[in-house]
Formats: sequence, structure tokens, C-alpha cells
Amino acid sequence: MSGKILVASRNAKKLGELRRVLAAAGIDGLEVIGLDEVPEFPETPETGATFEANAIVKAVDGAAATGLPCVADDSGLEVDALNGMPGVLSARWSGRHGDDDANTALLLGQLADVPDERRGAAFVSACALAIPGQDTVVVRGEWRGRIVREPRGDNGFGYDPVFEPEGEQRTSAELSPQEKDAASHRGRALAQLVPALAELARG
Ligand SMILES: O=P(O)(O)OP(=O)(O)OP(=O)(O)OC[C@H]1O[C@@H](n2cnc3c(O)ncnc32)[C@H](O)[C@@H]1O
Ligand SMILES: [Mg+2]
Repeated sequence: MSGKILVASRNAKKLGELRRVLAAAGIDGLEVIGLDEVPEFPETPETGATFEANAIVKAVDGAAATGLPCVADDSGLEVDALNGMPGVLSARWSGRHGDDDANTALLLGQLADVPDERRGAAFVSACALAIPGQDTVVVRGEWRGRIVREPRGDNGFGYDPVFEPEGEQRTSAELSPQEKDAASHRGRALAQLVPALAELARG
């Protein structure tokens, strides 16, 4: 084994979280590299119906193009009062991919008349691990909370400023990076991949 693992994300903040969680898991001997460190390759559009389907496509594309083991996350926010939307459309809810402020503002507007007791939501992350020559594995982590009425906090990304995790009075953008990783959907999903990653690191 090469000792390298590709983490396939175009979202710098998400990539940072994935790197951080992998580092905290103490997987020594695996050098994490990003998409900007490998030659460009065609990427399949993320049009799957589920987080799992999209995560698998991203990881399989990355592994096939580079010959490296590849981890990818597909994630989003499921809002109870919106029947689970924005879901897989979270990154482009306002119509502009990755425009966090516009996505968040649109969501808050849609929920303006929704009372406090019906503002439940969950962040969901599907993380896939594709290793050339092996079956691809996909796992899921969820983080329940509620949608507040005004954005608060500067940490994190995406919908973090309007998501208050269960048992918290701070939004996830007010948590430290370590606090977010310990509780988050992404942290919980990646934790399930640690044994496979540790085996990979052992070579
Ligand atoms: O596909 P890649 O390149 O990894 O980057 P992306 O930003 O497009 O990522 P997704 O397709 O998985 O869409 C995830 C969106 O869901 C939201 N999201 C996911 N995880 C989040 C988190 O931890 N905090 C806040 N928002 C999150 C945020 O709007 C993300 O852009
Ligand atoms: Mg995406």
C-alpha cells in the first residue's frame, strides 16, 4: 500500500474537518492528500437521490482516477418541517452552489412561521471509503438539533450558524472545532471508518 489517502472534497472547510478528524483518530502512516494535489480528473455530478449514493460516487471516482484509497463525504441538513429538505440539495438550496449565506437566509425565510416546537432538524453525513480492488464501504452519522431564528457564531461552515445541536444552547458555529468534531454527523460517520483506515495504515 502506498501510505497515502485521497480525501475528495472541493469544500475547503469540509476538507479541513475531514483532515482534522483523521488526524485526531491517530492514523499514523497515512498521508492525507487533497484533490488539488492530484492531477485533475472528470468528476461525476452529485445528482444521486441519497447521501450514500453521492458519497460512493465521489470516493469511487477519486480511487479510480488516482489508484489511491479515497474517502469522500456527502452531507446535508434535513429539516423536519420541510419533510427532510434541503437534504441532498443542501449545498445549492438557494440556487448558488456553496453560497452559505444565501442558503441559510433562504432556509430561515422558509421557516419564519414555524413555531419553536417544530424546528427540529438533523445534519447527516455519509462517508464512503473506496480502496482499489476492494468493495466500497459507506457509513452514516447523524446529529440532531433545531434551527434557530438568527445566525450565531463564526466557526464551521454552511448551516452551522443556524443549527443548535440537541443539549446545547450554542449553535454549532459557536462550538470549538474539537467540540464539533466530537459530536458532529461527520465525526460520527468517520469514527466508523477508523478500523478500516487503521488497517490501511498498517499496510
Ligand atoms: O461535495 P464536496 O466537494 O465535498 O463539497 P460540498 O460543499 O458540495 O458538499 P456536499 O455536496 O456534501 O454538500 C454539503 C452541504 O451541506 C451543508 N453541510 C454539510 N455538513 C455541514 C456541516 O458540518 N455544517 C454546516 N453545513 C453542512 C453545507 O451547506 C454543504 O455545502
Ligand atoms: Mg458537493
